[in-house]
Amino acid sequence: MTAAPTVLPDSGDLSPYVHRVLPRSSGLFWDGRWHEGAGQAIATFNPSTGERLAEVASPASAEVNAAVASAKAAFPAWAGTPPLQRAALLREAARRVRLHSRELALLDAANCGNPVRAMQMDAEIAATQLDYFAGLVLEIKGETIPTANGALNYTLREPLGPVARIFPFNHPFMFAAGKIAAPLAAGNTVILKPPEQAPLSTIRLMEILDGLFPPGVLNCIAGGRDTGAALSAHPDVEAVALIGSVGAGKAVLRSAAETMKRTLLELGGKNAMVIYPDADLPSAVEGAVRGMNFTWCGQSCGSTSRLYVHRSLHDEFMQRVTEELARKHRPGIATHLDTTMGAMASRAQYDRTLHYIQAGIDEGATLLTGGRAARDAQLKDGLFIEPTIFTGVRPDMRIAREEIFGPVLSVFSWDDEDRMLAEVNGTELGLTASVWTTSLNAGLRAAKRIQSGYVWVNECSVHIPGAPFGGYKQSGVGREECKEELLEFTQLKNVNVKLG
Ligand SMILES: NC(=O)c1ccc[n+]([C@@H]2O[C@H](COP(=O)([O-])OP(=O)(O)OC[C@H]3O[C@@H](n4cnc5c(N)ncnc54)[C@H](O)[C@@H]3O)[C@@H](O)[C@H]2O)c1
Ligand SMILES: O=S(=O)(O)c1ccc(CO)cc1
Repeated sequence: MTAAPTVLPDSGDLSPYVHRVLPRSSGLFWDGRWHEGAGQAIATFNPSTGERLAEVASPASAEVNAAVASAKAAFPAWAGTPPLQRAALLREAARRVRLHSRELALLDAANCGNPVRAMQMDAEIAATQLDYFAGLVLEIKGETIPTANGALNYTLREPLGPVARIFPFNHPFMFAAGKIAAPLAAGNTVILKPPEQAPLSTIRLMEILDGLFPPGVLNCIAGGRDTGAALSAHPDVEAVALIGSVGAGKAVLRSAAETMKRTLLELGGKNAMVIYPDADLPSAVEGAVRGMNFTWCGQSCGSTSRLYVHRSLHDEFMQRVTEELARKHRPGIATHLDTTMGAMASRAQYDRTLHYIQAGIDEGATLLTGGRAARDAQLKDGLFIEPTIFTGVRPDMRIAREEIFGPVLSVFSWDDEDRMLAEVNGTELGLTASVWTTSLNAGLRAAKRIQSGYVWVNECSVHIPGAPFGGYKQSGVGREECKEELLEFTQLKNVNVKLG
């Protein structure tokens, strides 16, 4: 199945090539083989054009059971495979991902609406995660504990068993390939559940990796939230790692409680960026635009969608932000290599965002720019929304409190630091935050006081391999992209040996 990568041009519109990179298989892979699904097939679309791309199989409950059974059967041998041998297979997976990175980016662009050039980074990020966790396999180790009677007391870290990895549509391939790394490195088997809106790159990943891992070690069942829910409730799934909404996180926690399974939850954000009066203005302006991830229409959990600008700078700052935004991001067809801002991933996301824009207007915020569906004739069949900024936002407005997951930036003006930080922290979410100041004291003070799992100072958006990513409060449970992610997929055993 691992055909040579499709050769693609370096410029222009890649849409004529989309049909060449579509996966040829169903969405169901377990026991080292492809299967048909008895569930209702899922139609999947190109959000830039409305074109139907493919029908993907989805599983009925017997097939969910079969996939889990396959992962369970493969577990003992995989857990017993020498760690460096597991690492070698992960590195080979990374090599194949890099080899196919351009066609995978095109597939994601066509299926989830993110711009193809920017998506080329996603395969590289995923390959880096595969390499990173391959390099950590010998860290899956225990320790010795001193005892009073001279007994030998030590711990072992053992894998859990079948792990379900459920993820959303905003970076489908990056999550599919990157998130298998830690559980497989630790000796678990994996069942991937890709997003129903954009499953195609995960299916292509399974084609590219077909035959690499022993049967049952890496499995995939496409499907919707019912499939995710079935995996979360399944007694033979030992851990569920979800990247998704707070609502889905709570549902997973509830069903996981029944079988006491381990959960790792990366959930939503309503993240703040704070501009202090002494900030370096050109960098902060660039950061305010970059932090919103307009490239993917704001569809990023880490987006800094609440911007707190010091009153003394506010008007000039926002004028510069508006200019920077207009210069950098205009919606375009995602499969065109010049496009710098794509389409919303689904009709539901599109409607939801327009609904929030209307709520902002109705509740009295000032629409500084954007606020409509894109009007360009070339974009008429797609799900495009203009990049949108509201100023004069008050903390009680819905656009101040609720995660939109769309290209909508809410701007607040502040002059009292204590009150501003209280507002920044006045949400149930706490994923990321970004602070811009030339004062070391102000930067460190804000970083300490902001209740978020990840704080950038004079930076935004970037993820650092090895640096823990995850949420405070309802933004999640556990940390990823770091050694703790690996250890989340292990359990500690203590052994006490009485000597002599
Ligand atoms: N923290 C992070 O790293 C991160 C990254 C990207 C996106 N997100 C979050 O994801 C959300 C956007 O994606 P979405 O709206 O598609 O999220 P969603 O929660 O509806 O869906 C995400 C995934 O979970 C599955 N799912 C949905 N309900 C489920 C349930 N009850 N049980 C099991 N699985 C279920 C879906 O099928 C999908 O595969 C946003 O809230 C965003 O902040 C978080
Ligand atoms: O765009 S985000 O969804 O915030 C995101 C999450 C994780 C990573 C890397 O693991 C990158 C981007």
